[in-house]
Amino acid sequence: MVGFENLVEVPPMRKTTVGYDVPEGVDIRGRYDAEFATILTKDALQFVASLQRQFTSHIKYAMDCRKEAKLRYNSGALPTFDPATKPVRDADWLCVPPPPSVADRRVEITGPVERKMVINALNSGAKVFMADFEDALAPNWENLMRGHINLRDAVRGTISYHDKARNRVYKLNEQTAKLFVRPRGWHLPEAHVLIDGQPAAGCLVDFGLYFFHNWSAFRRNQGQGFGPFFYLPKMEHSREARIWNNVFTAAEKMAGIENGSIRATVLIETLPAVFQMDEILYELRDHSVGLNCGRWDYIFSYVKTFQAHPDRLLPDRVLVGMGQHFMRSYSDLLIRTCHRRGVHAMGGMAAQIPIRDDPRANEAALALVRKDKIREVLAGHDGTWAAHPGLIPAIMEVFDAHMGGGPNQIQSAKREDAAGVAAEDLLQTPRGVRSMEGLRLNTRVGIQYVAAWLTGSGSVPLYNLMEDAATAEISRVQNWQWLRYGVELDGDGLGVRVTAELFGRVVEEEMERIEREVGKERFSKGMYREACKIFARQCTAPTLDDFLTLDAYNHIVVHHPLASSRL
Ligand SMILES: CC(=O)SCCNC(=O)CCNC(=O)[C@H](O)C(C)(C)COP(=O)(O)OP(=O)(O)OC[C@H]1O[C@@H](n2cnc3c(N)ncnc32)[C@H](O)[C@@H]1OP(=O)(O)O
Ligand SMILES: O=CC(=O)O
Ligand SMILES: [Mg+2]
Repeated sequence: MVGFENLVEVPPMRKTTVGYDVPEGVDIRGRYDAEFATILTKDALQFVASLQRQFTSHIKYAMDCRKEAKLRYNSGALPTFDPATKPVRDADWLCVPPPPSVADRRVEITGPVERKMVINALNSGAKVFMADFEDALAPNWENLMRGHINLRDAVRGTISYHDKARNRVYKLNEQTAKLFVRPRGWHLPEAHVLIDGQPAAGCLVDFGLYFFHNWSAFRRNQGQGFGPFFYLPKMEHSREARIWNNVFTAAEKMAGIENGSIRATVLIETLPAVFQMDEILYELRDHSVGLNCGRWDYIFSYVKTFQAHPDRLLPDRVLVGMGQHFMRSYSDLLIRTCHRRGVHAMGGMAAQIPIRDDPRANEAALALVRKDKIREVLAGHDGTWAAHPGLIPAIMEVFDAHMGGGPNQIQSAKREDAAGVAAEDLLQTPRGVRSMEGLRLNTRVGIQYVAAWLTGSGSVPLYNLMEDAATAEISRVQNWQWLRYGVELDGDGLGVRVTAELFGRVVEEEMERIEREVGKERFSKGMYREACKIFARQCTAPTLDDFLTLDAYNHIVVHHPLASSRL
């Protein structure tokens, strides 16, 4: 896998691993646990290894193409529609129709694969639960393995959880949300699973283990004969969708189920991918169940793609919302593209979450969520995301009120008016000011998020908003961009330029503020100093790191026997 060899020092492969019964060429370097062994069975690992061996060279090629595209953008090129695939965009073709069990997806809840949250999400009243191995999960070994155990028990309907502190037992309701699983992106390795001496692709481990253990029970209990269902993150090009399509076909063959059983919604959450939506759907036309506006990673990707374009600097993070022309254009074109191809056009995540101790602030947060969802449903989206169960009634109400009687708007909101959305619309620089408070908030949020991630939490509430890997990325790359170009902070009338010296002072002051806010004890027990080092290094790096979590991943890899992690 490209780049993965740089991540962890991998000692020579041993033929067998203490505890786990592994097939030839597979080595498990994560902690042994008898429960984990029920997931890491020899047959399941054999399946993961066969996917890895089949697709490694394809993944490497796709990652090399990403690097080449980056070089082009860094030399001044702009992403645009590919003339070579115009026939795909112009031709009339359809994806397979949505499976009946997920025709109605008006509200989808998302969350990490943590046991109590899995039960709460499935019971939440949402139509779909997206169980997340990506933005919302810190992929340490314990989280990953427990996540697979939780999903296996959820699919079989046997999952339960005893909250001893509150003496409360959690069990599934009669009626539950339909489960989608989001594996990690192509870029993330799984350093605890070595295949032929190399770390496996994280997404193939996530997909392979989940599919192997659950395809049959899922189709019986959840999918009404279809499935399993997936969300696919962070792709940049249709060639990456083709790999997923081939992975699905290989998995269906292994299971002996018909082609098109597996269904996936692709997140359009990178700037290059917005120019590839038809092409991505075309590659996955037998397995598609739509596209989703992954707005937070999309904003991150805008900065990353234009890292060498000082004429395209972002304003304060809080000002880059769906009202900006480039964001509205992206949502409009996504709806038009999906409905033309007969599949769902899903909306994205409003970051507000309920504020328990302040009813007025809570009402204001809910009003913002409602406004965002009204915009989405009126634009033609078929459903949207909720970060928290407390938001579901309000969001459901909005979609019920505006979506007409049908389960979706695929046939009723064709959005032909969006056919004219052009590259300039999709690239238009967002408007707004840059402020010292923006720099401070990015720093405060970025450090606290990394500190949480290092200690096992991939999604956290910060300043009454949901923060996860995608939102934290915006804070990081925005700081990097402002430092790189020495931008003037004009938003609060200060007119100061962002320099390394100013940033150093901001980091120090924000660390003091974090310590005051979380309290001395929690601060000293947490990983704030380590997080600060990682975040500050990335913000000041001469060249922009591709992903915050790639560097940070080294800090959560714990190889067993304990020896080889770089911690
Ligand atoms: C950019 C993107 O990729 S968006 C998608 C990825 N991000 C996510 O999925 C974030 C999902 N949301 C969350 O993780 C959480 O809501 C947070 C971290 C933001 C806030 O969590 P908390 O501070 O625990 O919320 P809070 O204390 O209000 O929770 C109240 C209850 O709701 C539950 N809950 C909160 N969010 C969720 C969720 N998303 N799914 C299931 N249950 C949830 C809690 O477990 C808790 O349950 P309990 O009363 O039985 O103990
Ligand atoms: O995954 C969703 C996003 O907004 O990023
Ligand atoms: Mg994302």
